[in-house]
Amino acid sequence: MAQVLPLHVFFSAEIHKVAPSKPLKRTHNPKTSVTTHRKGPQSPLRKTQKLNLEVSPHRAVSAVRLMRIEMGGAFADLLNEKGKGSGDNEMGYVGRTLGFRTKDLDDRDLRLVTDIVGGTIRWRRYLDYLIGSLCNDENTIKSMEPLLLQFMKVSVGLKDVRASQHKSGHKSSIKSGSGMIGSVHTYNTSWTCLPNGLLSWSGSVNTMSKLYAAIIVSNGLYRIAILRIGFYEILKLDMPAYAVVDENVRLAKVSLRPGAGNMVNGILRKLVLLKESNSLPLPKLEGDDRTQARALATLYSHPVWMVRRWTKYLGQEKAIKLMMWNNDDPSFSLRANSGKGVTRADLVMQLNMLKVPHELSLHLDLFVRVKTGLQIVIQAGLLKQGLCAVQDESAGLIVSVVDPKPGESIIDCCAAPGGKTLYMASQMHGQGMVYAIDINKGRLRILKETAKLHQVDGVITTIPSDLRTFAKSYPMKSDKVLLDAPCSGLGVLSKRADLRWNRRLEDLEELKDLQDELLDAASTLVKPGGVLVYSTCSIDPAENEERVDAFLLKHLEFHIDPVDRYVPPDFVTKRGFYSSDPLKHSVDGTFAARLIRALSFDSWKHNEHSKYRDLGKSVHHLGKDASHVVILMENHLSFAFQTECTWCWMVHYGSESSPGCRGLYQMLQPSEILYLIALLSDGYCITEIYLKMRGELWQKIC
Ligand SMILES: C[S@@+](CC[C@H](N)C(=O)[O-])C[C@H]1O[C@@H](n2cnc3c(N)ncnc32)[C@H](O)[C@@H]1O
Repeated sequence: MAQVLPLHVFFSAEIHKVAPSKPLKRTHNPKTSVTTHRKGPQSPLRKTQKLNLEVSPHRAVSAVRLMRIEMGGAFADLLNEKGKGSGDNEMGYVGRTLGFRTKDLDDRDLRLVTDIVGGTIRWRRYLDYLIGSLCNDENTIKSMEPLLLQFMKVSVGLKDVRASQHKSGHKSSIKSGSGMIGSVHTYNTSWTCLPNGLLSWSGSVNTMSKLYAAIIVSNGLYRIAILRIGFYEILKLDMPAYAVVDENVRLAKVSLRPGAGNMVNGILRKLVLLKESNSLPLPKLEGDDRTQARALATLYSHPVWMVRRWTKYLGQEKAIKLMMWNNDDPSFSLRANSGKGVTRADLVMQLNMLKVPHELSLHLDLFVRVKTGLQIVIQAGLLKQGLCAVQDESAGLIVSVVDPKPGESIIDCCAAPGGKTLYMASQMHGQGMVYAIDINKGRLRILKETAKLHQVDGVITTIPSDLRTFAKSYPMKSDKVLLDAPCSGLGVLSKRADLRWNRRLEDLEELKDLQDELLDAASTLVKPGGVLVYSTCSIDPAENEERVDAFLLKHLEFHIDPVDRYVPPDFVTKRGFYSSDPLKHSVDGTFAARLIRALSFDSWKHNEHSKYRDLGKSVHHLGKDASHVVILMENHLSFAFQTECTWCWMVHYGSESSPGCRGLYQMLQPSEILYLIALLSDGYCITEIYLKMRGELWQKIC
């Protein structure tokens, strides 16, 4: 049976001898350094830990970070500080994996790392296509070491994959199966490197073969990282070509071996010539839909399934524009933390002092847009001091749809890491409570800490739980419930550079089921007359409108409350939902529906307005004889007076095809009688009553 161990353990120079077939443990025994192995490809681990000033530090850090992302071990966090990534010291990684130390990054280096890593990940498909085309040439192939060539081929999708013989006599081969980065055979062991950073093996194994496989895999991935960086700098950053070639050759030489530099040199120089003669070997936009989608996916560097989906929903022109938006540098917004008494004017003053260019948000009083200079804001400590938060305006507008008010009880069902919880809490002026539920305890802990920093912890209660379990165990009812559901994130691809490569079409199906279950659970927490807001950071109708429709079919006690009273008209769809469009509004793509739960029938009967009371009594009376009563109401009246009675539903006048109405008809047996009470425009009293058998026309009965 295949076994699995994290590849990262090999990146330490302190590997210890372990029994065959057991995962290697990371230990601290310098005596068992791999420098004792003389044969095989030269390892980055063999090099001394000297300070290397030949390679620019941003380049070394970029290569290491790309490598870690490729292995699934690091999130492409473009907002991190001081070159540190996800808890580990990046410089330490550089030392351990490239075999040399480099000087600390200054602000300019940090910006370069962010640009290079983000851009290289975004353009990966495009870059790999070109790397593949340029490497598919006999001379280039001959100049590569066979084992590394195999990894090149798998990583960039070259077709001509051949088994080859390593000089020490051990066979290597590649399987380009689903999801694996590559595999090799060493000493009767078959190794497979999985994209999540795990190395699996089958067959007999010893420490030597483990090390050997790890070195091959890591070398191959570094090679790819170095080439991708070079291609990106030349093609997309338009950096001086020969300087880029020189720098990347140097990096390949010191991090791999001198010979590796020749290959990098050959390929990059070839690229420069092709670029200068405007003859890059790129696919043409021709052929049937599928072929065109493939070409577009390469030209604009997105997965084919996304291109096909967007072309279907948006048309080719808009799909291309969307991909261009996703590939562009993201812009960020800052929210002044009013919870701590910070105004937008205060924030603007700070930004002016830091010389960070910014624009005031046109839609939200506390928000400021920052196109460049976010690193400066981070390094100046504005976030650490809780003066402001990084929050996209589209997320801020979802909070506007919730419309939190002091004194209310609000449940934020999927709250972590807390962007919306914190903003809602800051609007409560110390009165009321936001209950922040999330299944992820770690992220919820961060929310709690940030709440203290933002001085809004007095109105936030964190509840670590699966929403579905919580809703069953605690029948609490709140004024407002926000379900910011887990989703594909297709609306935030410009900020999350790596996300497009981690999403599959099948994920959408799984997410849809989860979203339905969470919506069902969230709805039980809304009090009669209360508000349920369903939101996503997706632009896909399957996660947005279609989820709301599926929900309304099952939950006739809810109806849509158009959001035009809460957000600018430009963001309101024909059906009254909130939707932000990256191309139209230059913010992330998000969605929200505001749904109201019907008042209970009791409250309806005792309503202070006599006209509603009369209507309530009449319906109550009718209900005694009829199996079902349907009330068609005009305009927005129905949302004010829906009922929870099992035999009585309200639907909008003239909306027999609305989801609520369709669901009702599906539920009824053919013999069941429906009464219709038609309300005339002058008021709320019953003036005409119609009878309808299923499948028949309405008959006026009085
Ligand atoms: C889109 S994120 C929420 C972002 C958050 N509202 C904000 O503004 O920062 C979705 C969250 O749903 C949480 N989640 C996923 N499944 C869940 C479940 N079954 N119950 C509760 N939370 C869940 C995830 O842990 C994740 O934090």
